[in-house]
Amino acid sequence: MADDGRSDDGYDADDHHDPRLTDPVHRTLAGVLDAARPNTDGAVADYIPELADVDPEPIAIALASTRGSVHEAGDSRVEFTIQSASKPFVFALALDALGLDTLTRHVGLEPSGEPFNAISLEASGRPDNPMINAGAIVATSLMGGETTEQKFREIRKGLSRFAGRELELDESVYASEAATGDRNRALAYLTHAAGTLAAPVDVATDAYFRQCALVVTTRDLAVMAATLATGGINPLTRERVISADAARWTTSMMTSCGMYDASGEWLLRVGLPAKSGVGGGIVALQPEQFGVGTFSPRLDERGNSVRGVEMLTTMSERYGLHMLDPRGEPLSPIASLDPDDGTTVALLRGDIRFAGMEEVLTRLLPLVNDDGCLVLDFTGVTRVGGGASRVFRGVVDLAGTNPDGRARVEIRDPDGVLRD
Ligand SMILES: NC(=O)CC[C@H](N)C(=O)O
Repeated sequence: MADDGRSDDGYDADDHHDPRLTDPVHRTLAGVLDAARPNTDGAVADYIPELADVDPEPIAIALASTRGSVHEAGDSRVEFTIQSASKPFVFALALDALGLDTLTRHVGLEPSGEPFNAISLEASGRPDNPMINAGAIVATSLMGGETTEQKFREIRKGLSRFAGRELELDESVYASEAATGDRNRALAYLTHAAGTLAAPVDVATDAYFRQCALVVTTRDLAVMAATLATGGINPLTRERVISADAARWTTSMMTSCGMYDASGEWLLRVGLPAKSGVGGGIVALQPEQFGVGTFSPRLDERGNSVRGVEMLTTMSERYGLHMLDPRGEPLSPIASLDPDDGTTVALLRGDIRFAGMEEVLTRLLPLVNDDGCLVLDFTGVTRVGGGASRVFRGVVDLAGTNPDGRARVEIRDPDGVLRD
């Protein structure tokens, strides 16, 4: 359902607005969903007994923009357990609290190329990365508090801030995994023996099993992912959940390791940082643009949702969302150049990052001379990258002043797009 409660095909007879115009993104998502709906390949996870009983049929996709609007199609309010889609968010919280140096003493940053539950430790005893179970249990062990209850409280609080609402625990899925999770306990014992687990085995695994049994909707996953896409600010609540560094580092790990031993092909084909869970959810994002959640419980042999993978692949291909897609040569950031009585005003435009800054300065600095002033007018600029801002500001000092004391380069920035 879309945000405003319309039905799936998007039309409400009482609503006189044409739904194709009021929510064009809903149609986009519904089209992607409809293309995947007939696919019944795969099977629900059954190694956690409670998951064997879930309804395999629901299918949903939701997208939250970094500007704070949410679009949904299909069964996007159906609840399911987050499972491994929790891993990037717990890693992000641990990173935010402890920093990268501390984290990397406990867990590696390299893709393992192995299944999620592999007995996968480097020679040093660190799990390969925080997206596989071994590394995720270590990340959970690093969360604040001594007891399972304290750690889980921190996890639940943190994940709820990512989602923008209070998340609840599915007690029966938790109990079911706790009763059967010996392989995860084995991973915890190995990391404990190696000195990389930061809590007793039962505390770490019990908090991890509860973390995996938190209940979300597809919509929640979209908002959580969007909170990474903004660089750590929940776009609905506007709350800063983690630092921009923690968001970037987490997104990096999702890019290299999020889809387990399918991560390389996923990056090539879909090109969006992502993380799947055996509950059938997948979170994915395009930095600065949007977060997306998908849900469909039947999994492929690697534990990734079959229809979720299909929906994200279709969406990326159809709408050109691969994050490494070359976007073509942009218009020049120099909109016009107006020489006027010794003063040359360069009207700049658009989003100026490294290449735009390089073009502006390479073309315009040769115009700097002793008799006049070059004005860089940022009025039409929508954003300047942090590094580019620094270079622009440095140029004012570098160019110095004319014999009459006037600055040779001036910056006009009425909207304050240059960063400090
Ligand atoms: N890939 C997953 O979602 C695995 C999570 C699950 N709780 C486990 O540890 O086995």
